Amino acid sequence: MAVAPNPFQLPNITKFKIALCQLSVTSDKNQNLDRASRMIRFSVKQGSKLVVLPEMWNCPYSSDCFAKYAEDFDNRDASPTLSMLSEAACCHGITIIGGSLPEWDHGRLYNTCCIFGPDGKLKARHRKIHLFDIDIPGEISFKESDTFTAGDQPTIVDTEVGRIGIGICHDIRFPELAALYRKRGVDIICYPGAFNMSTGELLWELVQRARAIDNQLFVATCSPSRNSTGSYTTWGHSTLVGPSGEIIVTSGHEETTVIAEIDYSNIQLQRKSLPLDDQKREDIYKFIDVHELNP
Ligand SMILES: NC(=O)CCC(=O)C(=O)O
Repeated sequence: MAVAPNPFQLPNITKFKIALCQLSVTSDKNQNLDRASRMIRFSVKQGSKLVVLPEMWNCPYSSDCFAKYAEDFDNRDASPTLSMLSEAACCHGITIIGGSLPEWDHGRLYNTCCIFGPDGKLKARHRKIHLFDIDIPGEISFKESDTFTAGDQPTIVDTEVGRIGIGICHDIRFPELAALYRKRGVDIICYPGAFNMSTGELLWELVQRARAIDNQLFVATCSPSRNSTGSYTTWGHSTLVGPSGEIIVTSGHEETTVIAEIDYSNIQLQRKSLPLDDQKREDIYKFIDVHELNP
């Protein structure tokens, strides 16, 4: 992982449009790919330079589907999904945060986000660090750890549209990951996600705003649209939050592409008017950076 200097530095582009493609996921992989490809094209027509896709968008979010739909990302001939993303990024000259997909690697399955640059090259991959295991009797029971192996690396990627930190859905509940990204000079954290109907209403917006406020940076989330016929119903509500915790744009739960402008100078403004970093009392509590432990 690239180690960044701490002070905030404005990237080359400071104002640009982001698109959150809240697509409707079906059990037909080819149809999902076509739909995503059309939504990316639409986003580009609207002027977007950064496009974000949802968690598990080529596959239903269901434990019995992950292995069936998984692709080996190191063998591009066997990965129609990565080929489509790479071509789309290159042909439109944009950065794509490729949501998340089931990935096979040496007999293990991961919930993985791939990031492509405008040259179509795979810049980074983030494997979901915090797997989603939940059991609320009578409401929801889901155990990602039955099928997936957890990733063990934070992911920071330098792009033409700033320094981006990646998390996948449940990763958003862990403030330490976002704080680490903040320490490493990230401008925006993108979380492809698929929150559920039990926790979504109370928490989805709250955790996004909390991560943004704590760290005075942008937070973008992208969910699949709600499909009540499957075994897992997603909450939807893809959102962009600004560095003072303001909701810049959000969606309902239906299929849609949400587009908004990001202005990174708002990060500096917010940090200047409320210098949380200077006010921190690390003499009382110390944030331990994993790279201090494992350089
Ligand atoms: N796919 C997920 O990680 C869902 C996370 C979630 O719904 C939560 O409450 O956390």
